[in-house]
Amino acid sequence: MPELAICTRGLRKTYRTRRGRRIVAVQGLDLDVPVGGVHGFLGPNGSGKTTSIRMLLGLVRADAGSMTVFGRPVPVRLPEVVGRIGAIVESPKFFPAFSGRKNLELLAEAIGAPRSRVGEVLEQTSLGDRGRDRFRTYSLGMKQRLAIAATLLKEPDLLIFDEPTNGLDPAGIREIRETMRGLGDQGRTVLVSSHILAEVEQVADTVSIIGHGRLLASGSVAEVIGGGTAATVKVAVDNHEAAARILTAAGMTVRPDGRYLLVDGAEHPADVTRRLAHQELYVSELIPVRAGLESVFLELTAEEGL
Ligand SMILES: Nc1ncnc2c1ncn2[C@@H]1O[C@H](COP(=O)(O)OP(=O)(O)OP(=O)(O)O)[C@@H](O)[C@H]1O
Repeated sequence: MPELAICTRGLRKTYRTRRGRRIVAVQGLDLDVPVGGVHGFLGPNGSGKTTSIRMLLGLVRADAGSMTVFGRPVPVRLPEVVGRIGAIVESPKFFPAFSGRKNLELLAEAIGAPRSRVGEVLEQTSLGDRGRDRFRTYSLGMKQRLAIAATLLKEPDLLIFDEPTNGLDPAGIREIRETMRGLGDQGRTVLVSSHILAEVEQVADTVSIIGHGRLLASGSVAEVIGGGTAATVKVAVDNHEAAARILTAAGMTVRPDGRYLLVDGAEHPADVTRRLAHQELYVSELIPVRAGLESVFLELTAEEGL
């Protein structure tokens, strides 16, 4: 069992609206985030990601369940680990008229971090050459990177980012992604929530997919995407009927897909070609279909009726 940065069991939270309506935001969440690397916390809007993160940080009280951060039960022993956590849950407030560097210097002083850290965190978030410009002149992506820089001042082992790329353009998204990847490569643990799966797929080592406040799937990106099933391939072959018969007899699942056959369950794409060739059916095209996290996600959430 790898060491866990975050572990939750049976976590629950129900909100009550002013009109007395009950909203079950998190209903029995079991989340395991291994130490080191980037962990994507994925789910559609309203699936309970923010509520879960807020519970972990002691900002919202859980109704039931247990949580640990680096093995310490939270919120009871949160003070022991809070110094190891950096989080951006809401946009932090910076002074618009001060430079990014000045803002960080003030913050470093307030939290007792050495001033020398400021230059380092500006470099780490690729803001080194813009550090002396006023915050108000920053693009949205730079503002978000300054927020990440602020969380890095105290050298946290665990970083928690709730939808850090919301509202950013593709260049801004790429910069945040590279910053997160860099932190993961340094051995820090990054928990990043998102409803945009393709984005996280490129940066995460492991993922958890949630829907309606419950865990639907988790594991390495490859495991979740693969879902434990063998390869899916698209094949072009003259005689669909004969090909389908041969492949089905070999235990594969075959569906028509335009001028192709979509074949599931082959241990290796070459199995498809080999089995057909044995029967003198020759494949003119064979395209491995890699299921993206997006399609896995849609499948999982559709099963749950989300
Ligand atoms: N303070 C609150 N009072 C009442 N209901 C709330 C409150 N905060 C969240 N909710 C509801 O709880 C559910 C889960 O919300 P939450 O923000 O945790 O989900 P999320 O996965 O982070 O979604 P998003 O990606 O939209 O932020 C939603 O139905 C939301 O409307």
